[in-house]
Amino acid sequence: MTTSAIPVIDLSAALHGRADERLRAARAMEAACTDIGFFTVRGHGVPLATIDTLRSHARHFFNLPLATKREAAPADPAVPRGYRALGFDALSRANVGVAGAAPGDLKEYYHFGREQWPDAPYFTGEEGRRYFIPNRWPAAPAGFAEAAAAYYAHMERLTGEMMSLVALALGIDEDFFDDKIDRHITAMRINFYPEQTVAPEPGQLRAGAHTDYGLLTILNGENTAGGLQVCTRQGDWLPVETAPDTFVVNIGDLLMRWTNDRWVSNVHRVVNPPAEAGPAAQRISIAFFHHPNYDALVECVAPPGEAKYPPVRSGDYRTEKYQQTRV
Ligand SMILES: O=C(O)CCC(=O)C(=O)O
Ligand SMILES: [Fe+2]
Repeated sequence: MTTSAIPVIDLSAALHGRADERLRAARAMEAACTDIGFFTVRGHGVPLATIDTLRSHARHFFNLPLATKREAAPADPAVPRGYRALGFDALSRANVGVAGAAPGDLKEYYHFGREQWPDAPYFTGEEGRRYFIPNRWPAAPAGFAEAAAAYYAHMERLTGEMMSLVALALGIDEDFFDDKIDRHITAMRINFYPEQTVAPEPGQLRAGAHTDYGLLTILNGENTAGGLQVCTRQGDWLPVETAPDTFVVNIGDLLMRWTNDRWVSNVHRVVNPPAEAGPAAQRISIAFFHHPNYDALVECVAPPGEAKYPPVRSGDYRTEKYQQTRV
């Protein structure tokens, strides 16, 4: 199978604001999200140089010695910032709901959020401090923080525009999400899947089967052996191929709940490369997990029929998921 199975949506005309093009893009998103929950975007306005610069800094960082990378790990492992070594969490645990069931994922990652926020109680009060946490940049490579901030700013613009297309697709006011994402708690993770020099344990993957937690995940991946797969409605695993200048977008659980299951937050995983793949199987993916304001109440807006979920606060939902995935 090739990328053709995952719909490709060109956003360029929609992002220039023409009503008919916005509607076309919104309808394409609706078709993708009611079916597989994944689509690929091009014409997104993010310069390839912004993506490449962050990728090259990430490649440099992850190829440093483990002891050096560990210097960028938080002193308290519960703090979701900085470097995470191999096997820190197992994404499938949040889905199967059976703690201890899955071995740790065969990935390292670097976890970060926005660099700055206003000096206001929402951000600096007791609850705000759980989400607005200073980043922990490593000493090297120089420029990593700046490259990440530039990328984050583009993602923030893109997701803001895409969420109004989401509202258009759902037939609700186009500004419906505005006051739910204007102080969003989005985190980014740069995932690094190293070459596998030891055979994985039974059931151990680069990233175990899981769904994402928030609104939209915007992913810049790589087509190496041992890549991303999404589960079809028939239960088959479909490879998700990508190109360097595109993003794979999938919806997360909170958007699924907001749509009362009309849109699917679909199960995906990252599989292991074949043993003979060697160093060429090293893989980096950059994920922007767009997540609403922590105090946004997520209540079904597009029900066919009765609401399937009780309302949930955005921040509480993510905090619980983070706890479930820890090995
Ligand atoms: O690396 C990838 O392609 C996907 C990673 C992923 O699903 C995640 O970090 O949630
Ligand atoms: Fe994911």
